[in-house]
Amino acid sequence: MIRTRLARVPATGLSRVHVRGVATSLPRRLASEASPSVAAKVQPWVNPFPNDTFSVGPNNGFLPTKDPLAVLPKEYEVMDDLLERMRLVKKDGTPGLLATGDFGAAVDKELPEYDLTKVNDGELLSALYRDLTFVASAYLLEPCDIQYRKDKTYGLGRQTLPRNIAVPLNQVAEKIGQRPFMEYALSYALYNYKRVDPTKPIDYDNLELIRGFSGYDDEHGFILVHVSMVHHSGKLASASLRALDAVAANDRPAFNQAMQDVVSSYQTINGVMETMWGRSKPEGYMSYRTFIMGTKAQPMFPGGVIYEGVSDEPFKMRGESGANDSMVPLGDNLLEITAQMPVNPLTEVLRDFRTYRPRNHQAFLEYVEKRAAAVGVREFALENANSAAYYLAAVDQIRAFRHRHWNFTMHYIVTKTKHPVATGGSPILSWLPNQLGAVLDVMNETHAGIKYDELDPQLQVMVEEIGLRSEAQKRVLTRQVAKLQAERGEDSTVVDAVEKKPVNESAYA
Ligand code: HEM
Repeated sequence: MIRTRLARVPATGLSRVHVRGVATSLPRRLASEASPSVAAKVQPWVNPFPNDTFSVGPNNGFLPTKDPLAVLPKEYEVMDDLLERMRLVKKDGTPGLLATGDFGAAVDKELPEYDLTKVNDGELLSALYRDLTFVASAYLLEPCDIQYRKDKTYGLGRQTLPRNIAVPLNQVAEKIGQRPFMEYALSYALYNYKRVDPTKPIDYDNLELIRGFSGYDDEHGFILVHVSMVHHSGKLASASLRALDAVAANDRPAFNQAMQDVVSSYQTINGVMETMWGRSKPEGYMSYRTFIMGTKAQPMFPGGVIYEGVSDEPFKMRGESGANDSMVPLGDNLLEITAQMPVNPLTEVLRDFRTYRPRNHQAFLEYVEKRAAAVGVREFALENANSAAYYLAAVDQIRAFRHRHWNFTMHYIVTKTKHPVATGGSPILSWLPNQLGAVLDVMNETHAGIKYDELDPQLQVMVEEIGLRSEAQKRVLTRQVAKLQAERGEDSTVVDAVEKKPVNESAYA
């Protein structure tokens, strides 16, 4: 039986914890939930949900196994029509319901309460989940967007989700084992593309969006750059599994090769990431961002949201965020960076984010984390200068991702708004630097332990360059974050502590 993972507001309310500056490397280790065992050392990856739409594989990686279902059956045409008319600017160029502030009223009047209890087709369930989460987020956040367009504040969202959205959304969420709220993989980003030419690869120029809030090119670019990055994650997943097998078999040449393949996969992915600047401009980000905010740790929903016909208790859920992407957590877990994250409330938020993704991704990441700890990936790498160099190069790709990403955050968000929390509910000035700082610490420590005289000559220059860069970046980041935090005050660093055991939180049984 599958039970939904609902994050309800705990009776005690939220405690607020402050973390300032860039976290240092002390104290460590507590963050890892991995418990190494002999069995875990040799255990191959067995997919526990092979029939799920999101099933990790060597070809599709973290994308769905089949392209998303773009067109709903005719019986859902009212919802389809509402979603088409909803965009800030419609396909014909005229203002849509969200632009005029008429979306909520149209949903109240037109949307039937679909009975989804008998729907069992996986593809249809995924498409219904995507579309219902778009309706739900637009409904809840429409007032915030109107307010933001007036005075750059968000005010309050709608605090109740009416039953014609809440009941079917909850039904479909239960069936696919997810929360009843918009998610990065299952709705906004990775289940929201169609190929222009189905015979050609999932590359940016061959992609169209299925749903959007704004109808603007910037939202199109924002979503589809994510998709075209994740298109390259199959090679990354395969190389990661080979690295684990190589350590278990004590096969150093195979390990070194797998690490190089991990590096080249991330290089490709990071290369596509760089295209974000041109495909989705920083100036356009605020025009659609409001609609991907969550209901947890956001001032627009101080008491959570009541789902009519579902529960009398309010729900709080994190918003859509790339933090729910699986490529960086895969590297964090494989290279045992997760275990080196500082023990603090920010790292707890990282753990919480990792529960907002398809259950198959969760299982895969957990497997990699446990097995990497069991076989000792980091220790194996550090035993040999060349392996340590390849390991360092792999961690350097995680750094490159997070460093570019922090630059995105500065240019797309920090320079544009003073709102202190990101769409996923993390504090804007402390959360990302927490992880970037930890990666730089891991690199500096690794670099310091490498014996240059034992390195192959062609690796010496690479190791030296990586070491110099990570040292300099840690210094710059620490200064930059301290300055920003002093200017903005503590709100941008505050963490709403993660509810450890929300009332209705349950594992899949
Ligand atoms: C305009 C571009 C982007 C902006 C402004 C942006 C912004 C953010 C912000 C503010 C967070 C903090 C978490 C939260 O939402 O509360 C975050 C997290 C994250 N985002 Fe993005 N993002 C962008 C593009 C991307 C892309 C293309 C990816 C690729 C998959 C991505 C992956 C991630 C990841 C992995 C995290 C977690 C970071 C960590 O573990 O340290 N983001 N993003």
